[in-house]
Amino acid sequence: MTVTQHTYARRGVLRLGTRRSLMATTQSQMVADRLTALTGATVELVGVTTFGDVTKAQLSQLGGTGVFVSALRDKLIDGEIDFAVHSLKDLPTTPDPRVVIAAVPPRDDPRDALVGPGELAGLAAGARVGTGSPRRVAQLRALRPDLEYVPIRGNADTRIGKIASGELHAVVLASAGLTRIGREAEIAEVFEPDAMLPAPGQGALAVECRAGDDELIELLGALDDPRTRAAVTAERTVLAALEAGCSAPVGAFAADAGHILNLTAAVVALDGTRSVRKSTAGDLSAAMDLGRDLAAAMIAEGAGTLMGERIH
Ligand SMILES: NCc1[nH]cc(CCC(=O)O)c1CC(=O)O
Repeated sequence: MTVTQHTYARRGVLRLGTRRSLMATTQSQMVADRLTALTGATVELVGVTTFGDVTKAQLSQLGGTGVFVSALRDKLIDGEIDFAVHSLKDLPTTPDPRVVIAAVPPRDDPRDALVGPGELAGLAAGARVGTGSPRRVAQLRALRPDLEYVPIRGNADTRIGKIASGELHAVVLASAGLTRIGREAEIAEVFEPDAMLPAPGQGALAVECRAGDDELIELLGALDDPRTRAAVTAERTVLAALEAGCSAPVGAFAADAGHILNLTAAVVALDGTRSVRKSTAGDLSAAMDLGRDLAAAMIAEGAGTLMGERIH
């Protein structure tokens, strides 16, 4: 560590590129502070305005497909920034050979949360619940088929604002995101994974830098939590093996107990009436095999057909 720090100091201040949203700057600052505490490195946040941030309406539609991610990657490759922090669940499962995930820090709360006047079970029939995610809508419909699910876009503040304006009764968002923007006090219910399976990688971050930037890869490695990395690897391998995108109604969550991963994944029909849900367990070191095998078992039980239905 000392050696790395010493060599790296020749480059001076490390530039951490971040989108300008509150959630992005908060999680980037968390990572910067942790890196400084662990290694003594000096980190400067560099705000990056992405295409998505400029064209708001279209952006939110593209948000899940990696536009933010590619904008930051382009800045990395151009050498304008040295590293970047992404929400892991927003990363496409196809690797980009130009970059490496140098660290996956310890995960925050992976669960989904409801912001509203009370728990889901207590909402009046017909209540309007906002969420833009097919995974959440499908699982919410299974719990409360009698509510109205309204597709919403925009950042978390905008979404929560629709409750105060009377447009919606409640919204469902990631607990980790709500906490990062300081809105955790407004959470009325946190869903356990058996009721609502989180998105693969939810609550975790990815710290990325240029492939071949070996000194920095080693320095950033101080932030890595191998257990979180194994868990999200298993989850994302399910997603990749199902050939599902980030907008598919697919949930996956791996809980680690010692050196064992307990992996559960589900594909849910959009109307919430049917699902293929399977669990498996195995060693942390076999995370990728676990994910691949579970996806194969799900496909054998019709997961592909369920996902295909959303096209019609
Ligand atoms: N797609 C947007 C996004 N990307 C990451 C988070 C939340 C934080 C996280 O999962 O790490 C969110 C918002 C949400 O789903 O409520």
